[in-house]
Amino acid sequence: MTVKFTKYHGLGNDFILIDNRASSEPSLTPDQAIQLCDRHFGIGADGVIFALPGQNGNDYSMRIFNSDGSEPEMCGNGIRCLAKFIADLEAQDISSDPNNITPRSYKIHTLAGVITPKLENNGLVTVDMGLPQLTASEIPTTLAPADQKVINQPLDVAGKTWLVTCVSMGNPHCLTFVDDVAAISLETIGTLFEHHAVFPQRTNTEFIEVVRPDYLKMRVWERGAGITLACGTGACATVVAGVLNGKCDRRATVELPGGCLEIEWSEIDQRVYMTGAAEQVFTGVL
Ligand SMILES: N[C@@H](CCC[C@H](N)C(=O)O)C(=O)O
Repeated sequence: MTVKFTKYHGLGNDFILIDNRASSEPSLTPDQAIQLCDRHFGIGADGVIFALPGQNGNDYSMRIFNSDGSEPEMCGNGIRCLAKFIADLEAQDISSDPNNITPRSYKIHTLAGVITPKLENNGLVTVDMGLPQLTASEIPTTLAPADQKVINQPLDVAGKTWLVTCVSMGNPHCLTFVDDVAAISLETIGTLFEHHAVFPQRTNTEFIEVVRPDYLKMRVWERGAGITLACGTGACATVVAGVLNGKCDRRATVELPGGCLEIEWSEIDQRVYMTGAAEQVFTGVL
């Protein structure tokens, strides 16, 4: 079997992109994704993303496997990479200069609904990430009754009580504010949050330090991928949690180990908008 791929990253959150436009089923299995994501025996990545044909009038569909083979509903950094990948594929299709892409947006069907990334003139990608979901049943978590929000609730992990806020950006996030993100032992406690019994579909976990109301530092443990250099849905959830806890502005910069994302939770339409980079690394053939 021969499979062409392109490696992209969004702030060091890296993905193997597959042109899957000829079929509505991913051309690789979750087990193959695990092998390809391996950083020693494979290509190395946090996940594999498939560009599939659109559904219900949307331009394209996105499916993604985490590096552990599980399938998340959405990926913020991944969908910025997908937008660049699609623009490159379309440019190749019409044999034009790939650097001369007209700024445009795509309606992408995902397991979390329709998400709209837009390629900006400056090379960045802005994504309409949709409405955050806040009730316990939407996260999902058993930390509160189904129809209630989880804001600043105690959660015991590793012998300590953490005050957590839960937000779904299509995928689940558990967020906690700390004095110093650098002091958090992510490698030890991340997995304990991910697999905590109160999260029936596991969770992504973000540790946030408020530097200023418009500038937050965040480190993430991702469900299905562990420590990553950045998480787009996690950065969006960070600002939503910050606003819900009265700790940040609705528009803020989120600094992650791999770089910064600009996030806005719009007061006008209540949707979350994310702007950041997406870069091609290399192409190859399996
Ligand atoms: N890195 C992503 C999130 C990828 C999915 C996540 N690991 C999950 O299982 O929910 C992002 O940039 O949002």
